[in-house]
Amino acid sequence: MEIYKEFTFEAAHRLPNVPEGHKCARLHGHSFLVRIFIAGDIDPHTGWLMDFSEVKKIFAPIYDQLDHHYLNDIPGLENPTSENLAIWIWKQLKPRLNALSQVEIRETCTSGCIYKGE
Ligand SMILES: Nc1nc2c(c(=O)[nH]1)N=C([C@H](O)[C@H](O)COP(=O)(O)OP(=O)(O)OP(=O)(O)O)CN2
Ligand SMILES: [Zn+2]
Repeated sequence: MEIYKEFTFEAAHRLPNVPEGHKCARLHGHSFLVRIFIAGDIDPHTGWLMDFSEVKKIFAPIYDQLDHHYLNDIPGLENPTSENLAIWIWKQLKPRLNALSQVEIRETCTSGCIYKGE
């Protein structure tokens, strides 16, 4: 079984390594969507794999580093593509949430990525 908890945050970024003239070299912002997926077995007593509110509590200190921040200023996010953001969240979260199975990022309504730890 796999469950997920969804978060949204607002942040600014620019992409420093895009080709000259690329629109994403300019400072701009997104309402980012993050989905945290957890895999495991259902506890027969609670009927759930993990309390969604527990996921929220564990993700909170990571979320606070991102929401209303300039992502390029965050150590490890100097090139804040969706891909690098997914990997960055995974590295922060996996030690605190061993059952983490996927991190999904949506940068716009039409663009995003999924990272499964490799
Ligand atoms: N593989 C990636 N490509 C791009 C990334 C990224 O993180 N990974 N990021 C960007 C920009 O940040 C950009 O803001 C989002 O790109 P794009 O989807 O092109 O945005 P649009 O709003 O123009 O999308 P449309 O729905 O096509 O209008 C660029 N590429
Ligand atoms: Zn962008």
